[in-house]
Amino acid sequence: MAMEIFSTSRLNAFLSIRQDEIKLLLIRLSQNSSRDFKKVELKSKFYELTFNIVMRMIAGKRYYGDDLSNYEEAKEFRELVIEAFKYGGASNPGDFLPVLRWIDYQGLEKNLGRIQKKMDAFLQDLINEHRRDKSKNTMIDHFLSLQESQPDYYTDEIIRGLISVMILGGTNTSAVTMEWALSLLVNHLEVLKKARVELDTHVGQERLIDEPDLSKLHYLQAIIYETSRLFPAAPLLLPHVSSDDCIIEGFNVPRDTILLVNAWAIHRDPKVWDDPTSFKPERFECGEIEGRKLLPFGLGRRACPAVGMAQRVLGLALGSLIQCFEWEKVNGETIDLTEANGLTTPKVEPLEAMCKVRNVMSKVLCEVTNDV
Ligand code: HEM
Repeated sequence: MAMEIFSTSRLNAFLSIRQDEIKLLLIRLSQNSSRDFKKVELKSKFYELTFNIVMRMIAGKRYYGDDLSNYEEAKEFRELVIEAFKYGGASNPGDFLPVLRWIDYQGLEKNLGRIQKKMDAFLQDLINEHRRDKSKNTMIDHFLSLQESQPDYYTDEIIRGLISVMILGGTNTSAVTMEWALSLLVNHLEVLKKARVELDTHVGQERLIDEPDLSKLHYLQAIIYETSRLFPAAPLLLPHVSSDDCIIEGFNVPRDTILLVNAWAIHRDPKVWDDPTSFKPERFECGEIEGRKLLPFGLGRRACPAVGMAQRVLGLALGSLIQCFEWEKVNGETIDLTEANGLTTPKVEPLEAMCKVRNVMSKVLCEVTNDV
């Protein structure tokens, strides 16, 4: 099913959504930065970008920005999702010490239950809306047509679950990766320069980068790999559970054990990587990457089904930011790369940087303003 939802043809059908939202971000960043460098905060902008992309694919609606179809609904949903991230991302001590579960230590289960109920009601309204008006071409419409042919499998409950997992798995992960990537680039301006030369060579300066260009931009791709190596958006992947008794690295693991894979540690293991803590995209410039070594999307049957989509969004967004703007540190200060606790490795300090529209891009940005 995942293969179908995120198939190449389905991803291609949603291309204009990704292009539109990235153009809107470029316009926001270009305001007041056409002549001089301007300080911009990027964490919230990247989150809004990925949230709008995912929600437009799912439901055909934007939830951040000026032209919202229903401001109150959007506000309510945004707050709900932020709460879901807060409680959904917290580790539950009750999973490891059952006695804590009986007393619902920290009230985690109560809060999760409350949020789940609100989320279910909200998503059910969305589904009902699309059931009434079948004219749209969104993922919800696709699920509803599957429901007609396979009603026992595609129940409303399953559809609500699919939507939730796409929102929770597909927004923060991509946004956080963009934030780390740009932070690393601003700290390593020589890498940024090399990426820009690659873009100028393969895309030129007369038009904006587009998704078909990505296959030629190997250095840009290497920057994304290297960012995901150092700061994997899901450092412990998702919890897995052993379906049977098994032995892992000599340890007996009984059936139904929660298993966590520490991708973060594998990505920084000096036995696997040369100079593991340094940012060196060059290590990915040529040659195949061994899946066992670099696994920001997990591995095997439960790996992220949306790798292709994530790579397109990351490549197009980062490529556009490099192509359209000069970037600098604020007051010349190195960007702090300390990681905070959280399900998706957030930065302790939200990224702020100085940006200035590139001269060569002013023309392109005018075109962008005209067709958005
Ligand atoms: C940089 C971006 C992303 C990263 C690093 C990422 C990473 C991951 C990881 C590590 C897993 C779990 C794999 C495992 O435990 O073995 C996962 C699962 C998943 N991801 Fe992604 N992901 C990203 C973007 C997305 C996007 C854009 C979507 C959809 C819009 C998405 C949807 C999902 C879904 C539906 C699952 C499956 C959850 C399940 O099996 O229950 N992800 N992702």
